[in-house]
Amino acid sequence: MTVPVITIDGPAASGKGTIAERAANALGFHYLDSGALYRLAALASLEAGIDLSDGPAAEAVARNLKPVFRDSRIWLEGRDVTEAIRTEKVGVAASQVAAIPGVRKALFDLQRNAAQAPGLVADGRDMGTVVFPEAPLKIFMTASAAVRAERRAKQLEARGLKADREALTRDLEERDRRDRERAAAPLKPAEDAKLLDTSDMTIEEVVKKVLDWWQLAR
Ligand SMILES: Nc1ncnc2c1ncn2[C@@H]1O[C@H](COP(=O)(O)OP(=O)(O)OP(=O)(O)O)[C@@H](O)[C@H]1O
Ligand SMILES: Nc1ccn([C@@H]2O[C@H](COP(=O)(O)O)[C@@H](O)[C@H]2O)c(=O)n1
Repeated sequence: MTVPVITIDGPAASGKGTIAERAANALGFHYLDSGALYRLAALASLEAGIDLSDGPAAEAVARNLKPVFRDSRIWLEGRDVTEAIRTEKVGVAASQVAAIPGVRKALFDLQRNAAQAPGLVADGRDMGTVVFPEAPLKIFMTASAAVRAERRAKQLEARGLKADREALTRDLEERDRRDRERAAAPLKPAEDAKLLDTSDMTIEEVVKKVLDWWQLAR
């Protein structure tokens, strides 16, 4: 049986994760946050003290990752790293290790294995182009750079963290540039992806749009 998959790709802080998780809940589907895997590889690499441009070392770290996802928390080697992987520092490091083809290969099966009945909503950068090219609904979600930086700032402030909007904008732009320009699975819409600019949409409006598209696609 083919498991139905919805893919949502797009640049940082465009809202992919929020929308993917809500759409998955509404449909009773599983949710894959593929960026969390790259963040885990980055955190483990940083903590192992390896040079993030050292391909074989970063690939070995990614191959040995044994993350546990339970009750909306993420555990690595018995440690709860849910918050530790969400910093912008780890986000930028994730975009560095994600440019290494061996790291992407090491994480491929973990992502494919997430496609379990009754269905999956997967968000990331290459869900529609590389990991689930057969998905019947592929969405490329964007928002203006200013809106994305403001959303990320509010998200950090809601967690009681300080948000330096200038630094955040710089980090998002650096990450997006690296993700778009890399040779391995660059950030780009799949040829058959639907484009959705969410700059002027509420979360509820975006979720409804995704669910409406799903009714037509499945
Ligand atoms: N349409 C929207 N309107 C307003 N806020 C939104 C909208 N979509 C998402 N947000 C908010 O923007 C913030 C960033 O969203 P989210 O973390 O889902 O983005 P992302 O694309 O998954 O980011 P990343 O690629 O860095 O993981 C969250 O606080 C979320 O609640
Ligand atoms: N499918 C993916 C998902 C993520 N990445 C890289 O990881 C970084 C962090 O991702 P977030 O979604 O958590 O922000 C991101 O900037 C990408 O470099 C990827 O390459 N492919």
